[in-house]
Formats: sequence, C-alpha cells, structure tokens
Amino acid sequence: MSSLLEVMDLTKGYGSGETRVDVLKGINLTVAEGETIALVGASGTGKSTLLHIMGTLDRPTSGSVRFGGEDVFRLGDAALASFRNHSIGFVFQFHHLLPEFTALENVMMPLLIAGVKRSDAAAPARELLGEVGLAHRLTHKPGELSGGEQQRVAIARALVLSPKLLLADEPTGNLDMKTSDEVHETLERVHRKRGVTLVIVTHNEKLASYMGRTVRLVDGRVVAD
Ligand SMILES: Nc1ncnc2c1ncn2[C@@H]1O[C@H](COP(=O)(O)OP(=O)(O)OP(=O)(O)O)[C@@H](O)[C@H]1O
Repeated sequence: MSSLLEVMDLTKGYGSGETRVDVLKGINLTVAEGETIALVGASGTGKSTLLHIMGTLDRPTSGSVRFGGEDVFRLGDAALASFRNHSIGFVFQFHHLLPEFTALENVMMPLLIAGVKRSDAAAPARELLGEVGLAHRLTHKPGELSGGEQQRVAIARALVLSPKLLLADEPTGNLDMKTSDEVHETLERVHRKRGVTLVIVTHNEKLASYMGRTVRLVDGRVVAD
C-alpha cells in the first residue's frame, strides 16, 4: 500500500513562555491508502488535537503533514481550504446537520456548495444514503431521525465529495451501545465499499477492534502502534 498521509516530527503547544503547554511532543505517523486506524489513549493525551491537525483544521507548532507527498501547511489559505474540502471528510461526536433541511438535502449540501447543479447532486446523495442504510429516510429532517440515523446521515455527507480520507472524532461518543454498533457497521461498510482511508479517535474498545491498526497516544507521544 502506498502512503496517503505522513505526519512528521509534529509538535503542538498552546500558550507561550511559562504558561506554554506542549500537547503533542514529536509525532511521527504514516497512514497508508485504504488503511483503518483507531487513535486511542486516555483523556487529554492529544488525540483530537492530532486528528484536527491531520485534517488541517488546526496548524502544528512545528513539523509537517504530507498528503500524497505534498506538505499541506505550505499551501496558501484558499488552496488549503480547497484541499480540505475535497480530500478530507469529517465526522464529529455531534452531527451538526442542518435541522431545517431533509436528510437528502443535508447530504447534497457539500455538492451544491462546490457548485454542482441541484439536478446532478441528488443522485450521488441518494446513493450514499442507500449505502448507510437510510434509503427510506430521504425526506426526513434530522429532528425526525434517531441519534444513530442522524450520525449515519453525517457519515453520508462526509463522503459525498469522495474524500480520500475520513476523519472521525468520537463518532459514537454520544450514542448508546446498540446505536453505536449501527454506526460501527456503517463505517465498516463504507470503508469496504469505497476503500476510503479511515482514522477514528475513540474510547470505544469495540469500535477500535474493528479497525486494522491501533495507534495509542500517551501524554502527546505515540507509545504503541
Ligand atoms: N485551544 C486550546 N487551548 C489550550 N489547550 C488546549 C486547547 N485545545 C486542547 N487543549 C488541551 O490539549 C490537551 C489535549 O486535548 P485533546 O482534546 O487533544 O485530548 P484528547 O486526547 O482528544 O482528549 P479526550 O479523549 O478527552 O477528547 C488537553 O489538555 C486540552 O486541555
């Protein structure tokens, strides 16, 4: 497998001078194309910080992130935003769906924002909602869906621009065990069908066990891989 993402000598500190806190302390990590990785570790060890930097939502203090060989933080702001929108999908603990729009419209939204015509955006959105098991919920609004269904809509939305990398931060953190299982199965299914590379921050041992590889952080360092 060729490498999709390389994190090199990455550090992240907050604050300055005596109040500076180093959260990531020299992370090196290579993610191969098509891999599934669980990022685990105790609370406060820097998992979300690392995931955000891998997704270019935040910048490192030092070190680099290469995506397909390109040093992404050397891109200008507009090029970085465009790269992020088209290459990376995000799923968070809370789904952030737009409540006034249907499931189908929520999934179509990234395509419409990218300039795709409404008539061309419906088919791929409908197909993705089918893949996450929600073909029968197209016209439901988020408030009419269960927590697990809402999260599955969010997964479909994250995939609609066909990103190479899907980053998920505690995607089942807000769900009960049965609903979490539905979300795990959905992530596994879309990975199998689309071959999308998956990196998931989770405290859920069962979800971690579904992933091909587990990377453990302790105090801002990778201690097991
Ligand atoms: N913007 C910020 N300013 C200052 N400190 C921050 C900021 N964001 C995160 N931190 C600190 O960085 C540390 C790592 O946070 P992070 O959210 O990455 O940990 P985590 O391993 O994902 O934790 P959890 O499992 O509880 O979500 C924490 O001590 C946190 O308080």
